[in-house]
Amino acid sequence: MQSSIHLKTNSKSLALADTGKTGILLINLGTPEATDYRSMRRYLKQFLSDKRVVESSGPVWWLVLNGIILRKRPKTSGRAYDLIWNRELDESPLKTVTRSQAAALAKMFGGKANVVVDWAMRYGKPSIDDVLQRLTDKGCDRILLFPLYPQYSGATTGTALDNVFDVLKTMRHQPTIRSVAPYYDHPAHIKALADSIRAHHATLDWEPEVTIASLHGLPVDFIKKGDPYQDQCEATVAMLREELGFPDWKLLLTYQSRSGRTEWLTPDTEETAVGLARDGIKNLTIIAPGFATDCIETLEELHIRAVDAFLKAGGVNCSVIPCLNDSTDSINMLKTLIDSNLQGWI
Ligand SMILES: C=CC1=C(C)c2cc3[nH]c(cc4nc(cc5[nH]c(cc1n2)c(C)c5CCC(=O)O)C(CCC(=O)O)=C4C)c(C)c3C=C
Ligand SMILES: [Fe+2]
Ligand SMILES: [Fe+2]
Repeated sequence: MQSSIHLKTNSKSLALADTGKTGILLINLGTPEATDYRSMRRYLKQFLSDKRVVESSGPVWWLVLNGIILRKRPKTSGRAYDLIWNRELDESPLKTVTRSQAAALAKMFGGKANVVVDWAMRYGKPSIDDVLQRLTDKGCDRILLFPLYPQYSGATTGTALDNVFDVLKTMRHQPTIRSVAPYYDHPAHIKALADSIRAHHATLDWEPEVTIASLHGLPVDFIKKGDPYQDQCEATVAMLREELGFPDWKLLLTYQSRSGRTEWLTPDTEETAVGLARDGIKNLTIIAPGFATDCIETLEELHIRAVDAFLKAGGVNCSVIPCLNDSTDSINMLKTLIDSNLQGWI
């Protein structure tokens, strides 16, 4: 019995008898609390002040961010979120699905009282800070971090891990940490994506001529400075083509969500869709193999805007394949990745 020995964590004390649990922390990108101007502004300010996302700094950037971007952008982004908002739960779909992924994984760990699955957002709530505290309060002295991004970028995985270590800096008794590696090339991931394409195509009463694999864009400068994101995106799409037996032209890699004046990765998703329609392609599908979870970038930018642009340019049929989300295939794949990272822990 060691219950009398107490170690200090942040402000609370943790009895040794309560330790020995493993926490699994799913980390996703973020979400505003609501779509009104103030909530959107708060969310975007946190997001766009992150030096891993926007590297500009100094008084000029401060003026641009506060004087221009944070005046207009909350309104336009709020309108976009309004189109996809989960009204039943009054939250963004990204939050709904991330919670559901965590719940499904917790269920898979079923009877194991020594495993706790939780989820957090890099921007907005539940914050990484709060959830790490919750896990340590529950007695998790080992935590497996799982940033839900198949391809690594400093702007996504990097900043999520930075945030975790910023929180650990404040703890006297830090939990032991592991993190799941980027899984852009994991056979279980490629298989789950390929199966989702096959299954979706089988539901259509038309034959897709081309499929676009749309990944989130990134400034070219980030890549030049060493971010491996583009290589990992290219690897995912090359492996998908191989798994599906598609030639290059049948599964095209494009990048979406370009913003600002700097040069971003190309070709652009919407421009490619329009170009295909103008070249006579009538039937198109789009998949987003960089997003583990449907979000504004897929539900608004692809399902609404890209489809619309393709149809207006002369296309006839266009359908977006859902992200892997909380599908059985997805949860099995995530569980495979988690299991291989938990070796020796449980
Ligand atoms: C302007 C800089 C941005 C970079 C660089 C960037 C990279 C990047 N983002 C994702 C994934 C997601 N981004 C999402 C929303 C979003 N992204 C930016 C800006 C950059 N992203 C903004 C301002 C926003 C907010 C919404 C908006 O105003 O458009 C989301 C969706 C969140 C949701 O709640 O649905 C995801 C997911 C990746 C993968 C990436 C680079 C690799
Ligand atoms: Fe983004
Ligand atoms: Fe974006």
